[in-house]
Amino acid sequence: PLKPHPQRNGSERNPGAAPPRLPFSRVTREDLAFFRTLLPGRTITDPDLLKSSNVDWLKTVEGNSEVLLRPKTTEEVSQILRHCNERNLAVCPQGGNTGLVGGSVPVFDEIILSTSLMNQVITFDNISGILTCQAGCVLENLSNYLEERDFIMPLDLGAKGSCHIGGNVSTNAGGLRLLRYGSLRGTVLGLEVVLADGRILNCLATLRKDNTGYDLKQLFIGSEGTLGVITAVSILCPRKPKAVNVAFLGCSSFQQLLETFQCCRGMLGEILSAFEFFDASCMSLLEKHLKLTNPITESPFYIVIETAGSNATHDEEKLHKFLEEVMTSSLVTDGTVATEATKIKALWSLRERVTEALTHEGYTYKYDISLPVEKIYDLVQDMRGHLGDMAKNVVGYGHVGDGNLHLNITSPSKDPALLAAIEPYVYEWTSEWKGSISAEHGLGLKKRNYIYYSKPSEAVALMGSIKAMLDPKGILNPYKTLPDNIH
Ligand SMILES: O=C(O)CC[C@@H](O)C(=O)O
Ligand SMILES: [Zn+2]
Repeated sequence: PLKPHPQRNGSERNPGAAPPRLPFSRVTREDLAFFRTLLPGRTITDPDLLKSSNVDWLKTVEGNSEVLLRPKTTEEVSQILRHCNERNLAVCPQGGNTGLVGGSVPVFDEIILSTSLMNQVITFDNISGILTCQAGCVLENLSNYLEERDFIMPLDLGAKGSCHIGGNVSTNAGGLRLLRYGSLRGTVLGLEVVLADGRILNCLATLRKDNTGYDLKQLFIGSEGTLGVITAVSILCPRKPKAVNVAFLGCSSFQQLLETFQCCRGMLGEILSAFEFFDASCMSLLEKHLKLTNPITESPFYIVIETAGSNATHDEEKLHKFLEEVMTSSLVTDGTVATEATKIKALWSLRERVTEALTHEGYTYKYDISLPVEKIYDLVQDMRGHLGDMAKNVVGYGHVGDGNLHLNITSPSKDPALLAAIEPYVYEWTSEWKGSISAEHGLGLKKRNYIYYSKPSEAVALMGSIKAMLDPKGILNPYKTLPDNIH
């Protein structure tokens, strides 16, 4: 049995819901005139055009902003923020708006500052592999740009077709390649950021090594636009691998899946580039809603393993030895391998489209948890027992290699009783095992008040001081990341 958490008690209102509006100014005719002069044709006030920017991808958080600004340059972002800071106008920075925690949409009438027209590559050095680009470049466009030059982005995720690199960096998005190339905290070498008062902070270094003073860019990575607006990014890109293989495998227990992971690390070593999983419930939803077909025999667990290396023969030999080992030892019950691009894509889409399949089930309660890897599926099973038939589906999938579980719980529609049964139970469970309640998606609006389950109050208080120093009026992405009350 778990102890109740000291910061929570059952009588409080839903801590993921919106707090009351803070006393920011309202946009006036004079403000609009200023924006229209600065951004002619790029100051959007038509409610129809604003609709999709006011609501998140999951359609669970909706604001009512009346102004969407689409700057093209850092200088324009600087002028916007200087004006908003002077006028005490709240701003919601927005990239591709693919976030899952309500971090990228206004909560009330915050001005939406979109990076969608800041989509230019600035430089690419094909010796060092360092790319410098504006924040609004779409991840997939950057991937295509680099692939033509024999490089790749160090991150890849399901939302690649819409998400912006600036948003990826602001949320420190993880994704499918983190196991191999590490987090953005390591691959981002420099940032240009506009601070709340309009000052431009040019830390756009392109150096692998740079120990001169505090590493300020880290403050903006993962802080969800609450400390500054990222306008450009320098990022270290790996060479495009000459050989890529994907194996799609079935396992009959999570224990066997973990043993397969251990074996895989040992036998594939440096060519392993992803180790992902999803459970049988995810597979049913992929079949039911997206009409995807399971390429192997039905199993309780499915694994996607990717190898990426420089020598096809060497990689295939390693992969086949590994597959032989896990098949003969019965760790894996069935499997298929792809080397050809379209088949690789088809296998990957099974894993990448789980989130999309879930949206067809009604309302989804989403949890993005880091735990010791051997514990990740215990949480799913425990939750199934705990919720009984209150939930329509309790599914688990995610990044085994990173100890990151995506626990998703669906119900036909929003259900406060179900929510009360899930939270804070899920956070207490996570905290008990010293996990993180926000592994790679951020805290946004939905998780901000649960921060104490993963961070001591001294750390949260220091975050509050940093916020107060960089954004004294609190105009940048209010109601996000930090809790309503810092204690
Ligand atoms: O929807 C989710 O919970 C996870 C989304 C994404 O991080 C993934 O790994 O597919
Ligand atoms: Zn993920």
